[in-house]
Amino acid sequence: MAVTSEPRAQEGGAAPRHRSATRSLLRLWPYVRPVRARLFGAAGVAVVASCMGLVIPLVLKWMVDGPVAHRDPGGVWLGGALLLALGTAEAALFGLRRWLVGRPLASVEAAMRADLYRHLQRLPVSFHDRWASGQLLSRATTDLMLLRMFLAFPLTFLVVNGVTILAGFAILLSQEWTLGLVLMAPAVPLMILCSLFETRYATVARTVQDQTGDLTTVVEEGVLGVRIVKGFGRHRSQARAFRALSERVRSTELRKARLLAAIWALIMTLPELAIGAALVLGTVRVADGDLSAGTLVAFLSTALTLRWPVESLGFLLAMSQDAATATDRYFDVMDAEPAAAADDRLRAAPSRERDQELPARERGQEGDGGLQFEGVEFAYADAPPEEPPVLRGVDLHIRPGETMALVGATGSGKTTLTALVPRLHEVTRGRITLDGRDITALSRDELRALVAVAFEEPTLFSATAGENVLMGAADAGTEELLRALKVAQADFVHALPEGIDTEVGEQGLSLSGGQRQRLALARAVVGRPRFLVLDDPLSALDVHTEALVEAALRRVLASTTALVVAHRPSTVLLADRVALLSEGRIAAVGTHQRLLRESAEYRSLMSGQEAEEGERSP
Ligand SMILES: Nc1ncnc2c1ncn2[C@@H]1O[C@H](COP(=O)(O)OP(=O)(O)OP(=O)(O)O)[C@@H](O)[C@H]1O
Repeated sequence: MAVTSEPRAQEGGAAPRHRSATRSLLRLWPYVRPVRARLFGAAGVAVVASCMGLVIPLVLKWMVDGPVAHRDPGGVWLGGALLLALGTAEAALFGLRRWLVGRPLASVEAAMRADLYRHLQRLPVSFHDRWASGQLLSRATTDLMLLRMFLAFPLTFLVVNGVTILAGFAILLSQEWTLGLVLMAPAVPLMILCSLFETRYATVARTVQDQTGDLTTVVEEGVLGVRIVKGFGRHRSQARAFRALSERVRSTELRKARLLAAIWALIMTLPELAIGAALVLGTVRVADGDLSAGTLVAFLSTALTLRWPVESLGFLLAMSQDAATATDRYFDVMDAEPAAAADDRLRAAPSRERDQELPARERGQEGDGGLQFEGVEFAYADAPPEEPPVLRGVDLHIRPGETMALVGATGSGKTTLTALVPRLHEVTRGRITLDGRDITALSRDELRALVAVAFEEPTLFSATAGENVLMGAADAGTEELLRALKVAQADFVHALPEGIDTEVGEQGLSLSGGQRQRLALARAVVGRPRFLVLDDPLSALDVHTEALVEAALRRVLASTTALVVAHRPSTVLLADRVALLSEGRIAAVGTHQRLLRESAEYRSLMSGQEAEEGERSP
């Protein structure tokens, strides 16, 4: 089975049932506010231009009933010149409108995209665990493009066409009210049909936009995972799965197109029938001598001028619906609570409440230095409720300057425990302190300055090797950079074509796994952090390089308090003490030798690893 068959559209769900498009679109106001003068100015210009079109039939009426009827060539020339001037002014005003809206709308889109990006960076890891990346990408691209198009076109033209239709009907009624009423007859059924259409179209529009997000996820995964796809020869099944998903998007798009076609057909047909009826009635009345030919010509020209404003309503409404859906999708993300807000709540919570959950012996130890876990419990939000928490009362104290290795069976929760220290996840119960200070009482900036992390899976960015390392400390210079590269045994960087200025490519894929890990380690140590959390960061290194890294780490980071997830005895030997994590608790703490003597589980974990390492060494 192909891995793309079930896209991860966990979030970004279906259309809310009773949402009002207007209310959704009004949420754009804070972004539109700064450019409102230009936008309203442009709408005003367009209204004037459009109403100018309505004057043309009046000039025609004057020409037919006046100079043409009286065979006055001078009057006809004058009328012609007037028509030309009106047409030119109308075109110039529409041109001015375009010029007015172009730049401000690009800046609205850019501001919204920047806000979305900033917000995504501030959202907690648990949010990113739940949301598929394609859903977020499609919001930052397709949805924002739809919003810019809405602000540029439908927003203005719904107003312009509305005003033009009202002014046009006023002119029609004032010229000949009976014929005017005939033309207005389809208005009520059209309004009812449009509101029915709006409800159905909103649901389909949301589905299409969500499915497009799924498709983006699949494309992204296919591109990022191309090595696995090729390695396992899965390209055919991947392509099949992709086609199936595209087919779903296509059929929803077709449903949307059918709805649009139906409403458009009605919006086009009903006014045409009304114009036909008015033409027949008007001709009969001209023949009877009740109506002047000029009035009928003016009446019909006005009616024909109103055709476009009326007929365009269908797709303007559809585009507005698409924009309302895009706004909902944008604010689905923007409304998610950023980590900073969660911090404020945690800080506001009386610490007594949290303290009461701790064992009595722990409460008096506020002043203890180092890194301390006190009755820490943690469960993933999306874990099944019947499952026990991953961590169930972890008590562990790593003394200042001490290096503690964390050992446990696979899936025992080592990575989860390390992720709690930099607050990538929040503890469900208990607390973690750094030099006696609860991490939830520290600001994110303080915490980031105190704690540095490196994970088993090193993540690098499309930047130079040096820039990737310097991400670990905002104010570090070249000297610190070179020192960090030395500690992490990442001197290979100097041999790259452009040394530390070499671009490492997307996700650092131009480097080997071990090279990436060493750069990530250099990034962790470059800022000389007080606390270092390493999640098996040396797993891709050969034993010899690992020993060199460890020796350098020991020397340079003697004053650092470190928690290091270890799988291999060679990594464990880096540590002063070892903690064994088992069934969500710390089952034993002691030196490597002591645990080997006293803990059967530890012995079994280490002997497996030793056997593996023995097999690997020549
Ligand atoms: N984002 C997540 N959502 C839900 N459950 C998760 C998530 N990440 C991990 N888990 C679960 O938490 C448990 C502990 O995982 P964790 O990665 O912490 O183990 P580990 O000890 O580091 O394993 P390993 O040694 O294999 O790296 C596992 O059962 C895993 O399935």
